[in-house]
Amino acid sequence: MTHNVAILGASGYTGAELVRLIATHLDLRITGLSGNSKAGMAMADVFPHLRHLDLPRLTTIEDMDLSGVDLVFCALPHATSQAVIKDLPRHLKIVDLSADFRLRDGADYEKWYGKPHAALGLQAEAVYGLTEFYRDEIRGARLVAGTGCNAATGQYALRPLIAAGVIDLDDIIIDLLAAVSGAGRSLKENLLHAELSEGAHAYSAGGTHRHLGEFDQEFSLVAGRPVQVQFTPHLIPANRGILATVYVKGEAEVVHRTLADAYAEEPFLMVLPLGQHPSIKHIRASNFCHIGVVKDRIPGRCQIIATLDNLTKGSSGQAIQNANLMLGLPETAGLMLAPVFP
Ligand SMILES: NC(=O)C1=CN([C@@H]2O[C@H](COP(=O)(O)OP(=O)(O)OC[C@H]3O[C@@H](n4cnc5c(N)ncnc54)[C@H](OP(=O)(O)O)[C@@H]3O)[C@@H](O)[C@H]2O)C=CC1
Ligand SMILES: CC(=O)N[C@@H](CCC(=O)OP(=O)(O)O)C(=O)O
Repeated sequence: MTHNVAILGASGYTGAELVRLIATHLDLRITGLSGNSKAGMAMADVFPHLRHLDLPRLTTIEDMDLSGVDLVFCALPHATSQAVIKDLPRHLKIVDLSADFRLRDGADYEKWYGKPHAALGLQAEAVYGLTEFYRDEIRGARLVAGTGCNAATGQYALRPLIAAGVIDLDDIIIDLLAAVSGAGRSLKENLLHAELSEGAHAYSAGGTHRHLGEFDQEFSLVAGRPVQVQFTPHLIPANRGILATVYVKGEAEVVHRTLADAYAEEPFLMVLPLGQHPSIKHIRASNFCHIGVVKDRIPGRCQIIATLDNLTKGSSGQAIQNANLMLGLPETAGLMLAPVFP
């Protein structure tokens, strides 16, 4: 059975990625696309790489007919998302890609996002969208909160290790490289080519990145006690992709076996042989996450290196994986595209 879907924020990067992926998804049909400044335009004029597709024209959200729609992907900025979602008709299933419904606690949201949440009831109803760890809840959910892309990468590297108690929970460092499309499509000075190319810099240093809210929430839940990690992202002059090197105190062989066992049946999470480590180039434009474990020269320490594409497994691919579960479709439908290489 084909399900009608609409994409709010289709003129942004994650919106365009949703369209690209849904184009080959046999069970989903796009019936509505929204833009804000681009409302009224044809998708092909905003994104010429999608010219071959027969797509609805971009409209405002207000002008969209949602009566025949089963599920909405909401790819809007933080804060805009909660304001829009709280007024959507109740018959709709919603996969939100923003940060608005990831944190369970209103006080945590205010701490990391600097203002009170405008839809606390919905925040309590939302299911955290890290598919592999919330499958059953996602199947029955009306509203799923897509994870941060950095937050997903760090959690894939660490969750099974925290659950199994095979690493020191008070000695975890996540050092992460993030490509520029993670910042969205709007113009920002520090993202200009002349200021970004041939360079690299840390941002939100000193434990201030808002994805720490997700790490704190999820790792503490898994451990059954508060866990705080050190995390610094670095902006790199690449278009898409995230690569995290995670420093832990634990035996490499045990860490590797724990991850390999945890993900043995996962279609999208690939654990490399012990000693090998992954590259952003090997997951590009795909829904796969590659994870490697390498032993450190200091006894009893090792690194976990994980990579995924922020626009696919880190947002739009994850969103479709969750939508598949919510609609009773095979979880991998439309998502088994091989990475683009080189
Ligand atoms: N980029 C990434 O790698 C990831 C992004 N996310 C999250 O997904 C969401 C979308 O991100 P991304 O696609 O990168 O963002 P973009 O900035 O590329 O796109 C934002 C979209 O929202 C629309 N929009 C902006 N303001 C309004 C408004 N006031 N009312 C209605 N529509 C509006 C824009 O329309 P228009 O362009 O027509 O003005 C555009 O379609 C964000 O919440 C982001 O944090 C999550 C994980 C990863
Ligand atoms: C390069 C860059 O700026 N990346 C973004 C990650 C985007 C993401 O995961 O999304 P949310 O904004 O939805 O949390 C960042 O680190 O803030």
